[in-house]
Amino acid sequence: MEATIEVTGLRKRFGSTVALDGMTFTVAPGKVTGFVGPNGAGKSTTMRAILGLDSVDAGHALVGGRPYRSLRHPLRQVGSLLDAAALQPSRTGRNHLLWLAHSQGLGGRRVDEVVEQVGLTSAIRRKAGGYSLGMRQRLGIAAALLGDPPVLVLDEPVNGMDPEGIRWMRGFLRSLAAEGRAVLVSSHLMSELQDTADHVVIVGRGKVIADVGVSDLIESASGDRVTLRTNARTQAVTLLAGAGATVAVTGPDTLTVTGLSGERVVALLGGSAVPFSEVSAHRASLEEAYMELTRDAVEYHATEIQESAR
Ligand SMILES: Nc1ncnc2c1ncn2[C@@H]1O[C@H](COP(=O)(O)OP(=O)(O)OP(=O)(O)O)[C@@H](O)[C@H]1O
Repeated sequence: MEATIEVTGLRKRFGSTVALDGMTFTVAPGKVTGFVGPNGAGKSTTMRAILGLDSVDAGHALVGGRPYRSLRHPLRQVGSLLDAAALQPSRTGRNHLLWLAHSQGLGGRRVDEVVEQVGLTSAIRRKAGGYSLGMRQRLGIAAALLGDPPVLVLDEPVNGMDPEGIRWMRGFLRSLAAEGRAVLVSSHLMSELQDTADHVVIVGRGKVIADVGVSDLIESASGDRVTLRTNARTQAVTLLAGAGATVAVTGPDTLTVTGLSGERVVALLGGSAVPFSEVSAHRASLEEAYMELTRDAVEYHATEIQESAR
């Protein structure tokens, strides 16, 4: 089966609430695709539609070219984690997985493999009711992997994880994508996807705001800005502003310079004997890039509102 997800023109209302308003994007194999947007943007509803759990008013979602409900062995084709908290608390983690494995015609050996993959071996014979949220997330990922599916749909998998767990999850998701799987991961925090996602689909109010590669997004948000570290801040500001740059003070000994290349900044400082300890091209964080993108969307909405109020 082809490892892809195609979402086309999904529309869904809950009473007067528009949850999905023409949601359209694709998820490619071999990549982690981040699915990001604020609370209520429609991420979970889209994932539920992909997994055939929610009907939609219009549009369609295909996994490997077919609707989920028509897949012959769905759990061998798509693994999902929607709500890690949904567990039978009196059952051990291992029994939870065995029960799921048996329903798919798989045995205990496969359970042991996925438990080891997610690093839960030492806790797997304990009752799941005593698991932390981070451990439940690991158990949920193990369950998603049982059928060794080429497509993974994970709703907020790092929710409740400690920094060590988040670091583990980042590496793990990347390794699953490196095996050629299509991995769709939602988050309401762009920063959670830093160092994980290759591609991001940014959503708001039930539709896609941006569908872009992470490196392109960061490059365009980084602009032609240069970070300068100097203990002669006043001299540097006067010199660089005089050469036509826009200079912002961003720390006690840090300036952000826009409008001059790094080479030109070095040449100007050197020529006037202004001391500095670092000149580097500014690299925006994923969070900054997100703010920049969504700011435009917010301004656009504000203009729309003002105009409609006239
Ligand atoms: N079962 C439901 N009944 C009524 N409204 C719903 C239902 N499910 C979702 N909604 C509404 O649809 C909109 C989209 O919700 P959804 O849960 O898909 O967003 P989300 O992006 O996943 O948000 P979050 O990050 O909070 O999980 C929200 O306004 C939500 O309140």
